[in-house]
Amino acid sequence: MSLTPTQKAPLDVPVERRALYEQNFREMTRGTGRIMMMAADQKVEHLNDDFHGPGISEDDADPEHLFRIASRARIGVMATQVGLIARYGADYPGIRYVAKLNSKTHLVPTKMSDPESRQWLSFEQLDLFRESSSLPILAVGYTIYPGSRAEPEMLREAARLVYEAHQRGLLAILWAYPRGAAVADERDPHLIAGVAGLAACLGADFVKVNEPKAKDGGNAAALREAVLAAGRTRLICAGGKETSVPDFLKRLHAQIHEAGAAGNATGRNIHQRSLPEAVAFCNAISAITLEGATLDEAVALYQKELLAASAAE
Ligand SMILES: O=P(O)(O)OC[C@H]1O[C@](O)(COP(=O)(O)O)[C@@H](O)[C@@H]1O
Repeated sequence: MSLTPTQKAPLDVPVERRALYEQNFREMTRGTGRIMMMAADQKVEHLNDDFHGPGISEDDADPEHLFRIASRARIGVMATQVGLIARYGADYPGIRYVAKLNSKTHLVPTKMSDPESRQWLSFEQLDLFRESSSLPILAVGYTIYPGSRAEPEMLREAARLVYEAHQRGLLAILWAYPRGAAVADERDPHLIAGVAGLAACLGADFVKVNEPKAKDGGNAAALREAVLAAGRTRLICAGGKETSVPDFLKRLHAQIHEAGAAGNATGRNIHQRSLPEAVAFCNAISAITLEGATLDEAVALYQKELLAASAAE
């Protein structure tokens, strides 16, 4: 498959690494230019709140649930911390990984103390791990909190992280969440467009934002400003709290086909379901994201796969 101008390696990828970068891009997006990313970094970000409690499947109590889903479902990549990849990766060599290099817990309320999340491992350490594990780590991930008092350090770290990733032929995904005492409304569409453009200036290949709140013209119109601001940096949205399958798929379909988003990055909505439900749900998300399915086709696929799974039990 030949790459479009927006899919080609940026100029901070050395010439001898451009083929590797483009191969990693194709693998992450399964040759479609869009990404289906399973966000599996919440065991740090939200501690056990997302994994145990009312409405959450008991399957989710065990971290291996994340790997079981990602290995059985059609996804592009799974994003999580290197420690978890090291612990389970030997049994799941077929998963394509994004190494999430910073994370923080939610214990300190952000209104009291502006959020700060710093890189855990250096690139030299990541290189050693990639070599010793032989796992397909195709990209790195990093969260920035524009508006926080820690913004200067985090932007500097993010710019260097993107540069270092590109030097190695890896891709870089930035989670960009405006947050802190100076931020009045994290979901303001204009502000989210602003941080999408900021991620483009940091050189990110993909930027992950929270879906902005709707403005006149609806949710897709609100998101469109951010897609345009991101330019050649491809924009994806976080999945948010668990919702019904048809509601989630409807929202995703509009993000991609009306607003122009380049895929999705979904966490809780996937892993809080039982294994068969989570796998069927991932496949329905991928049908929309990667295979151009309509909303009705994706919902029907989910139902069919669930029926097949319960018949097989
Ligand atoms: O906005 P918060 O509470 O910091 O959540 C951050 C978490 O949300 C995500 O960005 C998306 O996850 P969800 O799909 O569950 O919303 C995770 O990758 C991350 O751990």
